[in-house]
Amino acid sequence: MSVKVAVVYYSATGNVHQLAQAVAEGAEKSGAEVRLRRVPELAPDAAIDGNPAWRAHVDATSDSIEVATLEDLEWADAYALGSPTRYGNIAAQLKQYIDTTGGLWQRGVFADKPATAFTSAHNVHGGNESTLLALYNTFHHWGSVIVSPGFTDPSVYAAGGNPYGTAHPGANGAPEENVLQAARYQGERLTKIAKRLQGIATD
Ligand SMILES: Cc1cc2nc3c(=O)[nH]c(=O)nc-3n(C[C@H](O)[C@H](O)[C@H](O)COP(=O)(O)O)c2cc1C
Repeated sequence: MSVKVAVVYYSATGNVHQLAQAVAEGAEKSGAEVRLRRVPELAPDAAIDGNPAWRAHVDATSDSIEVATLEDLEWADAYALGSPTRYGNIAAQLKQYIDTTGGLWQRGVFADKPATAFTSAHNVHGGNESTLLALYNTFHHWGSVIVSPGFTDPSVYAAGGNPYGTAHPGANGAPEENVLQAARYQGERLTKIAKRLQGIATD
C-alpha cells in the first residue's frame, strides 16, 4: 500500500516548475504514487508574449505536464502546492484553482491530510515566507496537517535555511542542486508523515 501525493503548482518562467519536479521526485523515492500537475494559465497571450521566458515555459509544458483537476485533490492522501511569489503572495493562477475547492472542503476531503508548500521569488527577502504562510492559511481552513520542513535535515540549511518550505531566490538563476535537494527532501518528509498518519510502517 502506498500513499498518493498530489504536487500542484503554477510557474510562469520555470523556477517553481523545477521545484515541483524535485518535490515529486522526493515523494516517489519515498514510495509515494505521485501526480505532478500544473494549474491552468490564465494570463492573456499579450502578457505572456511580453516575456520570452514565460512564453517558452508555457510552450514547453503545455503538452508534457497535465493540468490539475479537482479529482487530483480528491485522489491524493497528501498535498504539495507551489507558487511563485507575487507581491509577497500566491500567484492568481494557483489561487483561482484553490478557490474552486469549496465543494471538496465542504465534504471534508482535505481534513487530516498532510500538506506542504514551496515557492520561488526573485529576492531572498522578497516575500517567500509570506507566500508560504498564505498557502498555509488555506491548509488551516482545509483542516490539513501542515508539514513544513522545519530544520529537520541538513538540506534545509544548505538551501538557505527556510523552515517554512523550500524557497528559491530566482535572482540566482534556475534552482541549483542545493535547492533541488531541499525540495526533494520536502517531498520525502511529506510522504513519511502521510505514511505515519495512515499507520503505514516507516522509519
Ligand atoms: C507580477 C510579479 C510580482 C512579483 N513579485 C515578487 C515579489 O514580491 N518578490 C520577489 O522577490 N519577486 C517577485 N516576483 C518575481 C518572481 O517571484 C520570480 O521571478 C519567481 O522566481 C518566478 O517563478 P517562476 O519561474 O516559477 O514563474 C514577481 C514577479 C512578477 C511577474
